[in-house]
Amino acid sequence: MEEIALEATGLSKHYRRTRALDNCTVRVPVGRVSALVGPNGAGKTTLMSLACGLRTPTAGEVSVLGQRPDNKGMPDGVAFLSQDKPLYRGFNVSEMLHAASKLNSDFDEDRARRLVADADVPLKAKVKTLSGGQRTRVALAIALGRRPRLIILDEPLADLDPLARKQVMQTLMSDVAEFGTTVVMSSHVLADLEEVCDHLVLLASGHVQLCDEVENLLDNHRLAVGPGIEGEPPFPRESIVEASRTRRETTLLLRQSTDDGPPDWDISSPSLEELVLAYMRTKEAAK
Ligand SMILES: Nc1ncnc2c1ncn2[C@@H]1O[C@H](COP(=O)(O)OP(=O)(O)OP(=O)(O)O)[C@@H](O)[C@H]1O
Repeated sequence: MEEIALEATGLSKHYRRTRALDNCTVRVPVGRVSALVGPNGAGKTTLMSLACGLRTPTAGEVSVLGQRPDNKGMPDGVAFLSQDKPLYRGFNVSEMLHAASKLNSDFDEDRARRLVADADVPLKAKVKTLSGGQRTRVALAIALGRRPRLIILDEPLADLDPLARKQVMQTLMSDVAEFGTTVVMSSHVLADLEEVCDHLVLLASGHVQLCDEVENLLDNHRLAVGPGIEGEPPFPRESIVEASRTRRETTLLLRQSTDDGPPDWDISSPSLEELVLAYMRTKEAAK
């Protein structure tokens, strides 16, 4: 049976009246690079915090690498890069790496120093003087220095320029290739994820909209472009995820795994971005 890196079953987290997560079931197999996507407030940070034991569920269960997280620290083999990247502001980068190595028994300080050097962050620079992007690179070096089997990253690309985004993704991918690390990463930059992710979790308003291998998702959906007709499109209503119309053209995202359709319709495979945006728009429209 396939090993599961992150599993949530019937997971809910409510903050007073807000249902940040509601009865969510998620499975990310070991070895995947999983994109956790969804609009602002969808529940992505909440899901990651529950997986790392930083918050406790209101209902349901979550496990990472077969362990139930608790409030006694990060589960074994798991590293988390949070949005606020907690680093000691008064330390310089070298001291920060040294502190990380003292706090983590198996810490690979050489690797962390190499990653910081690759990012051109000076070892002597004080953490408080670093730019947001440089702080991300240092925090990522520390997270990977812990040699995690599962790394969970909350919007790691947010502060980065396009070149740095590519470099961070390359760093992660070389870790995946070398050590088989599982990556779960939230981001709003779908174009960056499309190249590297082989698994996707889409959350919207605290619900799981999609959770599957990217290949399966793409195989099981089609984009259909046809005439700008009035009335019902010539496809089963239950297969239509989203429909948009102009006077000249109708565009449908279909839950369909073949290229079958009427001759005046053009059927093609959607990009991951088209697929995700269509699901996000339907959820928005249903609010
Ligand atoms: N500590 C908290 N107290 C009350 N409500 C909270 C708390 N943390 C999150 N929420 C609410 O829970 C919902 C989900 O928030 P969460 O931060 O998990 O979303 P997100 O998908 O990570 O959003 P973003 O993309 O904007 O970072 C939001 O409505 C948010 O306002």
